[in-house]
Amino acid sequence: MRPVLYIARKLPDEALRVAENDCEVRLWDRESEPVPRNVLLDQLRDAEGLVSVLTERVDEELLKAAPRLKVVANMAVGYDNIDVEACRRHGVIVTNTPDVLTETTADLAWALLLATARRLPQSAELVRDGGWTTWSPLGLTGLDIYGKSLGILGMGRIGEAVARRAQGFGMTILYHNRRPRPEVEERLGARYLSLDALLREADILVILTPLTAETRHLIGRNELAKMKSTAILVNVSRGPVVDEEALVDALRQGVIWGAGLDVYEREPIGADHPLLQLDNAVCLPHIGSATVATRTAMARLAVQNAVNVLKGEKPLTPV
Ligand SMILES: NC(=O)C1=CN([C@@H]2O[C@H](COP(=O)(O)OP(=O)(O)OC[C@H]3O[C@@H](n4cnc5c(N)ncnc54)[C@H](O)[C@@H]3O)[C@@H](O)[C@H]2O)C=CC1
Ligand SMILES: O=CC(=O)O
Repeated sequence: MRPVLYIARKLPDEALRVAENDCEVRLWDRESEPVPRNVLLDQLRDAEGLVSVLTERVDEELLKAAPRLKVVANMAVGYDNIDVEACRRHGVIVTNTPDVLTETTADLAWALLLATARRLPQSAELVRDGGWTTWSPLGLTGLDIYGKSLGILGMGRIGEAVARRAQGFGMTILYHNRRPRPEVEERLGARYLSLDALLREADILVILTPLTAETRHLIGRNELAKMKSTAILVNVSRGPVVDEEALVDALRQGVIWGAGLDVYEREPIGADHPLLQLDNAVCLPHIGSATVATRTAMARLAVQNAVNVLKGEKPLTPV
């Protein structure tokens, strides 16, 4: 009998085909709607594999409901939705999807950075609303990027890819990481700083740490107060790395100049969210890796990881 693999979201066919010979695939067949928790737990009663996306909380409750589970293959590089320690206790292997999304996410970080600095959403909206009546000397003026300093908080795969792009913009590259990375310093001429110094020196701060107990609210009121009043904060990592209430206050009070956000403390945010009332915040709906090619590659890798474990082989990208 083939092992049951439950896939918690409709994925591209070519990803599903990766499992069709080796597994009995069961699927939550909707693309834009998460599987309800009760359905998920029920489906996992006899499943040996789970392909999850970041809306699924994999915790003690889920693991207890899934006694045959051998592998949780997350279709994301971040795995803060998974209690990895609980999985270890239950003998469940956890995998993620690093590398395949690095360049795509770095592109998005730059798109967000530029959109915020040059006020692209407001500019496009003005034209669409018929409000463009004349060329005006100081209308919709933003901030320069070329020649400024870029601060990367979390110099990992994506952080480095974002920094590499900054070379084309003649930027000074500063970073803070758990540990200095001399090889990146050599490759990109980046300079390691304490978090405190990074906050004070960076014109643009791009956050690219994972969400962990250590990084939750790593950027709060005190940290924002250390930043330049002309600084831009870009968060492409996970919402809770930034204290959102403190960020809203900082943007309202001009403590920093602007923010570009792809992620939030609680997702999705609704139209009444305080960030959306601000003119100096550009908000995207968690689309860092959202290109057809990259999402397809992530889906394929996630399914392949699950299949490998269920066949008794090594997963390609274990956590
Ligand atoms: N917005 C989106 O759609 C996407 C978001 N992400 C997020 O980006 C994160 C980073 O992805 P990768 O670069 O592939 O991961 P990575 O593991 O290669 O890089 C993370 C870096 O953060 C550093 N770090 C960890 N804790 C830190 C701390 N307390 N202080 C300073 N640095 C710390 C690590 O040392 C590492 O260098 C993911 O964990 C995920 O949450 C990733 C892809 C898409
Ligand atoms: O947020 C997306 C991820 O891959 O992590």
